[in-house]
Amino acid sequence: MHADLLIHAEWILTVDPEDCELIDHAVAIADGHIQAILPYDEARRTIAATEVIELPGHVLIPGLINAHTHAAMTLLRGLADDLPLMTWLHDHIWPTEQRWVDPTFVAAGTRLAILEMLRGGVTCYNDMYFYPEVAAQVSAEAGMRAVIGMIVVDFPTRYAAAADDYIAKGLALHDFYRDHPLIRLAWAPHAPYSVADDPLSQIARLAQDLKVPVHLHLHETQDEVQTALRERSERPFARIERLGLMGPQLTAVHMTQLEDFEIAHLAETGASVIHCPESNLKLASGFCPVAKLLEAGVNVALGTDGAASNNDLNLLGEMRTAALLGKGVAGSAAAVSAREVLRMATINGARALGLEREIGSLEVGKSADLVAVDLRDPHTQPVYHPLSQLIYAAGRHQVRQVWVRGRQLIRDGHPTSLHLAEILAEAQIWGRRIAAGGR
Ligand SMILES: CSC[C@H]1O[C@@H](n2cnc3c(O)ncnc32)[C@H](O)[C@@H]1O
Ligand SMILES: [Zn+2]
Repeated sequence: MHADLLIHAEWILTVDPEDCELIDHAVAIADGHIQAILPYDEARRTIAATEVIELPGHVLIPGLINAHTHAAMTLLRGLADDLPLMTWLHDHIWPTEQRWVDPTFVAAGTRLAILEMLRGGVTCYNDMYFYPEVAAQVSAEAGMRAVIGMIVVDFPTRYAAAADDYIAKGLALHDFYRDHPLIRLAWAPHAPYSVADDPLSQIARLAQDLKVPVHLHLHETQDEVQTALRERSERPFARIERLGLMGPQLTAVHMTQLEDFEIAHLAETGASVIHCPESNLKLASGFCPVAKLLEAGVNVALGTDGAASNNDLNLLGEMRTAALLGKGVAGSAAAVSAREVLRMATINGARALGLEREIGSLEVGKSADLVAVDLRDPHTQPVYHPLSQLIYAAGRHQVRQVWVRGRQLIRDGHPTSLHLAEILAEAQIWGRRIAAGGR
């Protein structure tokens, strides 16, 4: 058998249904896809590979999936800290975005985000931001996999005038990227408090027609739910259901306020929850009941949120926070285990985005989206369980090799498709411009 690439790792965590931990195995890759996973000595006897990569002391895992972010907000990192959500959004972020966000901002910010994410082992991200056509183009050029949000809000921005205009622009973008190997589209109405009933029901219909996910902030804070009850006498969850959005295509981001009947209902409908623990902690938004959701059978994936509320796009760190916080919230050390958080950051993210047949685990036939983490640092030794070191001790600087669809995008810690110095210089120019120009 011939392969383009044979990767021999000390450990492989497949995240397949059996959650296999393989020792001294190899992954064979051909045409961007996983051709075989087999013991290394057998691989050397049976496979002729164009390239062989030896990874002693490394654990090989599926590429991480950042299931909720606003990539270009890397350029607003550290602009407004230590504030609750609505003050942060209304008094700082939205005025700054109105003033500065244009296609050049989104290109520079998204490139910075992709560089940060790839270096941290993220191979796919689910984005919600203005000028999605720019994020899509930058991602495709970098070889990064992305689900790009066709955003909708009720207020005018430089990107679009009103809900109809946002929807029309989204539809055009969806047409443009039909059949692209790396770029998919999702509807991304911002939140129940920023999008009216009519566009929300229209999006529900269009999501069914186009068979794409719906990416929505939902029940982020207690204030969101209480304001809705005061103004509409209806919980946002119930409104989203009434407007036809609740179902397997829904990826509901945050969900810190959930009654038990809502958890049961999420499980029945097959909707996914995207948990963003660090953003929720930093904005003091509340605590997502992850253990209860998992126990009820809800698909829970993991996101960083944007770099202006996290303040990094470090999914490895997010897994650790999710595990620690999940135990604290559940009052049980057994809750939200290392195994469960790795699934949240991989296969559950893939399922939420409708990509579970392509990515999210290392299985024959799936796309070769892989990450190698070097565990030979002092703080990840000795290795009793590579999964434990990965979740509870490893840092993202230990991500050494990253492939998306078989193409190596990080080699020995360095990007191959992005220009580090140029991206940093551009980010600094934007930082100086924004700092000098006020809002
Ligand atoms: C319509 S583009 C996305 C929009 O969302 C804003 N945003 C970033 N983080 C959050 C968050 O945690 N909750 C609500 N909205 C958020 C971002 O600034 C853009 O305006
Ligand atoms: Zn968000």
